[in-house]
Amino acid sequence: MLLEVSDLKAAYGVVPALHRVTFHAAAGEVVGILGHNGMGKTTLLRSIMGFVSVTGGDIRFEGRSIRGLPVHQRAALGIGLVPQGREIFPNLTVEENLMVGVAAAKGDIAARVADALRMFPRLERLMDRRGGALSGGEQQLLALARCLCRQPKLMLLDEPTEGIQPSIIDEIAETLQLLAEQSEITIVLVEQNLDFITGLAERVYAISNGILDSEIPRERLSDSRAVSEYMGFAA
Ligand SMILES: Nc1ncnc2c1ncn2[C@@H]1O[C@H](COP(=O)(O)OP(=O)(O)OP(=O)(O)O)[C@@H](O)[C@H]1O
Repeated sequence: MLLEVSDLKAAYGVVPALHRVTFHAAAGEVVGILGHNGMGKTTLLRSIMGFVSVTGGDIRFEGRSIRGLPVHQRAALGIGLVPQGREIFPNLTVEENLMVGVAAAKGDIAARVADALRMFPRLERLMDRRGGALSGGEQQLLALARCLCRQPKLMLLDEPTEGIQPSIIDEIAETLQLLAEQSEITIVLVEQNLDFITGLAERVYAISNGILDSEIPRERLSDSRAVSEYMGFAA
């Protein structure tokens, strides 16, 4: 199993944010985690990346516990986070933003960037534009491309559709679909957007009040009432 998260707990000071999180992702899989605002989605991804220290449970990557590793070692193992809000450098160009993403990588950096860009024709036309002058959707594509330049095995995507126009949400979905089909990369995606998640993910979990332990059966995903119940809001 590529990623196994078991009985994970995390807190901000004394305030718990994750109570019990158990899920897995196999190599090459796209796994979706559905949850409303404040339910712990961002905390979960940041815990896997190592930005939030956990207080219980375990995170195993390729069979080995990474719970005690710092962020850079997790990144070196092949874990990449595309953060909520995208964190593009507004004063750097698209090309410079991509270069920053791979600055610490070994090997041919220009080749890595060129390779990642094949999936992002829209960005290829915007290489000289400043990050701050891109639309939200274009910034999201840039954040995805920047993560991809590091050639991760696992990409953690934090609400890629948040605040983005519907037309470009479709383009992001198509790009991720291509990525899932044409590469071995595993994607763990947290979202509130049910349509986006069901369009992409092979398996979907729900997180509610820091608890994630149930997978939503595929056949129930088209039943909005059932999904609401899984998300902790019984209709
Ligand atoms: N830096 C922080 N310090 C203290 N509490 C925090 C911090 N970040 C998040 N929290 C709290 O932890 C809980 C989970 O927040 P988290 O951001 O993980 O949720 P989320 O599902 O990603 O929501 P959103 O979609 O609004 O980002 C919330 O109660 C939130 O207020």
